[in-house]
Amino acid sequence: MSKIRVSAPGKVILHGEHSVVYDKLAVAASLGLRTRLEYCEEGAGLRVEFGDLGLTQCYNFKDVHQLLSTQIPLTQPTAYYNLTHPELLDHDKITEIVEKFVDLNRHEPKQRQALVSFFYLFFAIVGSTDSNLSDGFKLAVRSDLTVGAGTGSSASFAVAIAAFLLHFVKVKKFKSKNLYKSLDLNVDNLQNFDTTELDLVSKWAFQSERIIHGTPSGVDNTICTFGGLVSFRKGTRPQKITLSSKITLILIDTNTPRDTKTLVGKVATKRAKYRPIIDAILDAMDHTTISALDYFQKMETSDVSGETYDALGELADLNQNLLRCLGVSHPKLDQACEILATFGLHCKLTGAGGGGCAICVVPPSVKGVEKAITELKLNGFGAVLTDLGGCGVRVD
Ligand SMILES: Nc1ncnc2c1ncn2[C@@H]1O[C@H](COP(=O)(O)OP(=O)(O)OP(=O)(O)O)[C@@H](O)[C@H]1O
Ligand SMILES: C[C@@](O)(CCO)CC(=O)[O-]
Repeated sequence: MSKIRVSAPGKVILHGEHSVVYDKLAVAASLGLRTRLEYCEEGAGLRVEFGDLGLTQCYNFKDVHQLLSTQIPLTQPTAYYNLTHPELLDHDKITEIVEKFVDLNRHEPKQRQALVSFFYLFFAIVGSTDSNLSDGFKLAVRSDLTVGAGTGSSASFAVAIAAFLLHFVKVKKFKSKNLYKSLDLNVDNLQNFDTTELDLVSKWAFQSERIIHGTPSGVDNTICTFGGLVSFRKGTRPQKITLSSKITLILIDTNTPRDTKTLVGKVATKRAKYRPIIDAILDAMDHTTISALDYFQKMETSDVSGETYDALGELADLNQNLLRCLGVSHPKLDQACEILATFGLHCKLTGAGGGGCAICVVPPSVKGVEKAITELKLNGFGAVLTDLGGCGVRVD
């Protein structure tokens, strides 16, 4: 085994960004755009290449072995832990250890977040096993997604890493170290991930999202792991929606960078100051998503009528206005909505907002979509047509 390839999709949130952090419903779907990770054995030591961040970094095995031999900080006795129990990690202490290892001063913020996320997962997963890394290897990550634009680049990255590490432990047949609980992985299935393994990948990716987002809801890691179209509410199992016909949308990129953690923090600050007002907005968002879900569920069984698309358009407008009230829109997002309105189309931001991407569901009956796309591009936007619901994480 000299190569492993794993990929995970990006995502769009159709309804429920921000409100999902406060236990409201979200509906999200995977995209055809993916993050790809390639592992190959070469050289000496560990070489990390995060091409989208312009980062290549080499670590010698002496330092890597020292990290992996450090006891993993846990909230329970060591005998309860193995890599199937990420919920037992002492998150802050592990982050501290990894931040020291990564030498934060040498990197810019995006690179830091990515390296800390990667080594967090590497330390807590591989460090719990009897791994005896002796052959040098390279890990290269590349994504079709714009980094930091609301299409789940961080979750897609985290899911690809978590899935790779789980697969790596299986392929290498590593066991738990003696001090940890014994490990019973299904090493006969190396083609893909079963549902239990997907649950585990999603849980590990959630830990990584805690580093990048602070207080993630879990919707992004869920959809980037399982793929398809799902409804999601924190603390409950995600429900899959199987459409009888495809949904096409325009994915609009404002080319305005922003940072999810800052935007989630902005909403939290506003809520602390104006609790009843913000809670009323979040409740309204919940109702918007519940109504939209109703229409998506109709699409499971019957042919989609013009009325369904009209309602989905109105709900998109409603939610965009509610998101604007939360303070997470941006003049470029508002401009995209205005341009598309002149073509009779409805648009809303997707993900954390503040720039990044917007989406516009395209009813099959609408003519002139190409003209709308041209107009967006003339105004400096990126715009592509894409279908919802690419497959989840997989071994390629
Ligand atoms: N392809 C990638 N390679 C390395 N790191 C990545 C990659 N994609 C994302 N990241 C990490 O994720 C961070 C971006 O996360 P952020 O949550 O702000 O954006 P997003 O996931 O695209 O947006 P949203 O959460 O709203 O969907 C980057 O700063 C980087 O650390
Ligand atoms: C803004 C947010 O709701 C979606 C980011 O894609 C944050 C989250 O759910 O963790």
